[in-house]
Amino acid sequence: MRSYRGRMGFIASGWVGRSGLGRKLSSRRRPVDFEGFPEPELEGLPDSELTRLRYFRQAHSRNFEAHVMSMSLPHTRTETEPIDIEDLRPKRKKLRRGEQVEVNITELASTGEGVAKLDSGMVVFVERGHPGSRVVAEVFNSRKDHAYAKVISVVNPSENTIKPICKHYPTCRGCKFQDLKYSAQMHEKHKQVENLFREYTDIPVFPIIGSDSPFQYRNKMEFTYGTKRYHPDGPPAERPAGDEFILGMNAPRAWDKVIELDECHLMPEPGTEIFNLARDLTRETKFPAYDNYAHEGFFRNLVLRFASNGKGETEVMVNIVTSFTDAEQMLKLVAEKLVSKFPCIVSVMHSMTTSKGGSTVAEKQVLLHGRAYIEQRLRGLVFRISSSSFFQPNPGTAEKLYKVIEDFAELTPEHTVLDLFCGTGTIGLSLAGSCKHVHGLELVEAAVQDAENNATRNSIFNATFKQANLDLTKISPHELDLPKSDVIVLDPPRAGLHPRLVKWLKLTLPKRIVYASCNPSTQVRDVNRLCEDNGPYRLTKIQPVDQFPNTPHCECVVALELREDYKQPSEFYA
Ligand SMILES: C[S@@+](CC[C@H](N)C(=O)[O-])C[C@H]1O[C@@H](n2cnc3c(N)ncnc32)[C@H](O)[C@@H]1O
Repeated sequence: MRSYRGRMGFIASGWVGRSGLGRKLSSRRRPVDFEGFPEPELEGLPDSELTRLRYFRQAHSRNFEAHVMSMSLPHTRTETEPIDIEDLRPKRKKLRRGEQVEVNITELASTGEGVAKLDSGMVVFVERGHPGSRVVAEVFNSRKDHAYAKVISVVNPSENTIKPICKHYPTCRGCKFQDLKYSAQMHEKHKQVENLFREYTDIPVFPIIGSDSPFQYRNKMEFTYGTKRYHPDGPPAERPAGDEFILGMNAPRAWDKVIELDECHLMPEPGTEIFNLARDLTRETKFPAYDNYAHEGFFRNLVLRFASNGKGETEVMVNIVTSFTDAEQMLKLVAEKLVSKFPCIVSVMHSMTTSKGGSTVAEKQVLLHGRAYIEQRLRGLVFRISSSSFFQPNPGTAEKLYKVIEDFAELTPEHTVLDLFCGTGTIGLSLAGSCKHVHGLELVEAAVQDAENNATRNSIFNATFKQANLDLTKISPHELDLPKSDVIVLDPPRAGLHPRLVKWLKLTLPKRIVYASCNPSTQVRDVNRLCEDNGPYRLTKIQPVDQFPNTPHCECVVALELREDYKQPSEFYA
């Protein structure tokens, strides 16, 4: 890994639009006195100009290097051509809100917008802008060095543009890329991972592994009830709270409104039919939908989970999330009607919450029908999933992802594995056959219970699981009493690893770390923390996996090897 210090030129000379990561990290690490500024660039300038430039450097040190880098100073300048300080100011012209620009989209940002770079240096993020297209876009949000815009008209379409299959596109932002060929989506995601890692390593990124299908792959969908319908164009017809009963997706930048849906192609069948029936049955109860503005109402979310069990049959869990009200009998009737129409529904849960933040995490749960879990077959094992447990959202690519993790782990029967952020134990249990012992740690108690049941269910006796909070803000890793291990598998949530956990890894020094992440931006940050400044680890493999077709998200697995010549600094023992 290269250190940031040696790469100041790049960092200061351009805004890293793809991830924002480089900018964030570099500004934190950048020395404030600009020791690294390349004085030789100024050779040949008259003394008077040098004095002015140095003064300017002091006064504007945050931007100075960027200015000089971008203006490519003329070494041939003569005494008669004095530099105008104004020339050194950034050339970027801030775009105005409502301004229209015609731009070429060159790539996709990790947030899903098309990226266009203007001659002025300004970066424009264009909603629904496809790489390879030329569009007229209207700015709706403008910052000093970048702006956000939406497509007004397409001048030249990208050759990868296709007809979207869902009637709710583009209002529903659930699958932003469904009008972009799947091969082009994969290409862009691969490029994003390459760009992120290219800043820090020279090792090649393996070709991205794709999903078998870009649709009907998602095994969990969370829908929202609301009282105000979202209208994408024109002013919304506002109605009094509680007047409508809508089920669909949260609206972009309008948190109190809901995009009404009656089909969703991300869910496997019969997801859409279950969704429609559940909406009709809950509406018939005459209990109101929840108003996210007034914080009143009853029905809050409908969560559908799908699995393919050991016999290859579809199992569905319906979780109705509501406010606290005694409505058990009424909801049992809803559950009965759902199950009589769809026998694949093996579980109907009622979750109650007082949260004002739109969370579906329950404070109280009641089982309305069947069992409190569904079962999914993966890598020859059968896993139990309860309503609050995490499970990889695309079981088809999860098979491939776990195979990559197994390959990268290079286990022997002598190895002990620590599976951190283990969820229902899926990764650890699929590795248990190749090692001596697996220890799994996970925050959610129900997931830990699922993991223990999964070990028993699959007759695996060399795996143990423990509840632990790996957000080490308040406690030290020593208090967690983490077991010593040869290989550590990490699969954290999008925020990545807590810095104290990284420090603990640098102290405990497992032979190998396999790090899977659904957010390569935070992953690359953590990997760099483990490798930078002659750190203990060396990045050896990078494998992107597209778990989330039609969305901007991408999974990535990396392998890190303990450097043989690594000597732990003495301050670690202090
Ligand atoms: C991306 S999932 C991975 C789960 C599992 N490895 C799998 O493949 O199914 C991240 C897991 O981290 C857990 N988690 C989130 N925050 C945590 C924390 N502070 N401490 C421990 N586990 C946490 C979540 O509950 C979730 O199960």
